[in-house]
Amino acid sequence: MSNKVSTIGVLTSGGDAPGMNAAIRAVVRTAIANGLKVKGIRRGYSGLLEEDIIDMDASSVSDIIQRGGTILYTARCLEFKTPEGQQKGAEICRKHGIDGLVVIGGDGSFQGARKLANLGINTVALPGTIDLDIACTDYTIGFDTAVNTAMEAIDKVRDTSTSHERCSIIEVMGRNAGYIALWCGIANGAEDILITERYDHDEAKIIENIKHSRSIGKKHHIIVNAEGIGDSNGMAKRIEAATGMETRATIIGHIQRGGSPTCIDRVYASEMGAYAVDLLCKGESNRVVGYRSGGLVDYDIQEALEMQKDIDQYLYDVSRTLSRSLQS
Ligand SMILES: Nc1ncnc2c1ncn2[C@@H]1O[C@H](COP(=O)(O)OP(=O)(O)O)[C@@H](O)[C@H]1O
Ligand SMILES: O=P(O)(O)OC[C@H]1O[C@](O)(COP(=O)(O)O)[C@@H](O)[C@@H]1O
Ligand SMILES: [Mg+2]
Repeated sequence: MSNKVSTIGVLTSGGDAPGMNAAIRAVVRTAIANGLKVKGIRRGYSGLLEEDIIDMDASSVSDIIQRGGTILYTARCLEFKTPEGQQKGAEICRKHGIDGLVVIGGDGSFQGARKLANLGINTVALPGTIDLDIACTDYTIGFDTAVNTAMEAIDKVRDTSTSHERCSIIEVMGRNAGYIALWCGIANGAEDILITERYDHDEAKIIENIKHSRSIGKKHHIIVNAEGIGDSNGMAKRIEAATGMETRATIIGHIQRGGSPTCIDRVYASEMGAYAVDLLCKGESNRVVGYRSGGLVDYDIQEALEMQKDIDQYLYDVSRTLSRSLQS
């Protein structure tokens, strides 16, 4: 079957995520294997509007699969939210012969991808965000690395917290989503896990929990707090005042976005990058790639953006049971 596109453009947009390089590499090499040309668009939609576009060949993506960040750089671009910006972006694609585009980013980037598809540029989006907050997929590029980085950091905080017999509040990223917090809370054996989707703002309950932990001889109290709840420093002061237990807040921050991707992020991002090119070769457009029930799937971008996602209730219940198992 002949290819429906001849030149593929690829860009990364929004927050970077470990594994984006693996996805770029897969897009470039799969396109070349299909006899297509590839152009890298640097700095997301910003770079598109500034025509920051480079030719890419197989060697442009050598030695990157193990690297965090994105070799194409990334940006957030206000101008691209306007119809004029989108029109200009589509014209620039046409000017450079880009008739197929792979956008790697989060839900905001998908909105831009949909607009370009509507303007006649065949576009496929890949979910690249550490937050796992994209409804149509059980996996997003970067989550696995980020959650492992956060888990290792929390283990380290726990060591010092135990030595000093302190309470530690550790804030993890996730924007409004609590996936990183929930997974770390379970993986680190936290005493309390505060996630945006379920938090009832009942600090008195946390304070009671800490007092109880102390009364049964626990040497530390680890609270994993989601970024969407925030206020970790304020919470630490209030908890220390109410319990008398020395309390420290640690905001892990952008370290969670960097670092060498895990094997899962390298392999799934590679598979998704190849799949995006396969879709474009078949003449598909306006699709977003996801991972569900052990395999790749793709959806209309608009449909994907309308889907809703919630924390897995069973996993949440398990986290509650396990963190409270020492209570009477
Ligand atoms: N409604 C929209 N229409 C067109 N482009 C958009 C829209 N929303 C976001 N974008 C583009 O996508 C970029 C990245 O979105 P953002 O929400 O910051 O990150 P992410 O893609 O990681 O969720 C924005 O800076 C903007 O250029
Ligand atoms: O790097 P910035 O601009 O401070 O953004 C921080 C945000 O980006 C993230 O790290 C990733 O979010 P996106 O993938 O949606 O860009 C969030 O967890 C966090 O809230
Ligand atoms: Mg987002």
